[in-house]
Amino acid sequence: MQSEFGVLTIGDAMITMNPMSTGPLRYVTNFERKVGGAEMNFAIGCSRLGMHSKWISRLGKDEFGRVIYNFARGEGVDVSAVDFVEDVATSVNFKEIQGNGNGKTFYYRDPSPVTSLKEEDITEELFEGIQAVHLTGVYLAVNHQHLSIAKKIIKIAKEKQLTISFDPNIRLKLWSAEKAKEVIETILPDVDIILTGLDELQLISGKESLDELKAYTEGFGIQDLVIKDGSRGSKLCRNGEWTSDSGFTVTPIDSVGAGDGFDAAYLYGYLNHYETQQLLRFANAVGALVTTVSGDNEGLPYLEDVLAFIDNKKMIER
Ligand SMILES: O=C(O)C(=O)C[C@H](O)[C@H](O)CO
Repeated sequence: MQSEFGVLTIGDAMITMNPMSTGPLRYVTNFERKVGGAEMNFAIGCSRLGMHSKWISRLGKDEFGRVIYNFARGEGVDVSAVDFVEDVATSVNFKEIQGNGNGKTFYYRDPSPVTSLKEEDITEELFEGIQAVHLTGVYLAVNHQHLSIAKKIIKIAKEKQLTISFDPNIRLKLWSAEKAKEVIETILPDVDIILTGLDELQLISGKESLDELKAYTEGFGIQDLVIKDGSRGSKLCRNGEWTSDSGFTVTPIDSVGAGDGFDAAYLYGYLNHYETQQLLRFANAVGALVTTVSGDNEGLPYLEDVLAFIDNKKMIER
């Protein structure tokens, strides 16, 4: 069942070559072809939770582009704002997975098809039925030459009084820390919710302690500062008050995509007016579940799976 909420995001997606064995990429000979990309993962996460999720993107007009398009569409993502471009190949990402489930990425995405997006492609109609817009630093890194596109999305979202969430998702393989800071700080004054790793926010702000980071985000007028700390849970600062949740203990297989799942769940809980503790609990549960399945988005749970996991209920499986 679709909820009454709609979310909009924009970004590149990639064919993800998932290694069939752990350890350094140079020794991996077998891969499983999957798909990934921070914003598309987020859109799938929202869709699985029952929201209407729209993803703006461009894919190469090639076999890999078709794979990604069909995958996202099959997951219930609204791909009406995804188009194919002739002269740029669909992005590819080779993943390396370490024994503890942590991942490294090796990108082939320069140029990415999303760099073909134009300001005119962002129209008011795209925002119909949308309550929240989610941007991430991956899109900004890949397409910061065309920052005006993100700015146009923000402008329309502001006019429509939509919630704007932002995940810095810093990828230093895509841009320098200095450029990331410069670009992201032009976005922050319009952000309502920042969903970030501690190290990412420290890198952007140049601040260290939680108090300094709180002051930094409050300075931009950000309402929710959400710090994601992987298996150690997460913290939220709203109205000057901290709430924290210790997270869940699971056996991680592949942690890539957990942050995107967390973001989708946070938006779901936020739009449904969850109180702060419940909000973090719910988002941590989704993040934890993502890590238990190989692939960037396959572990994103349906709503009933998250609720059962939080209540420690067994699902009837046979
Ligand atoms: O989008 C990216 O840059 C990726 O590395 C692909 C992954 O699916 C994504 O990062 C997970 O957050």
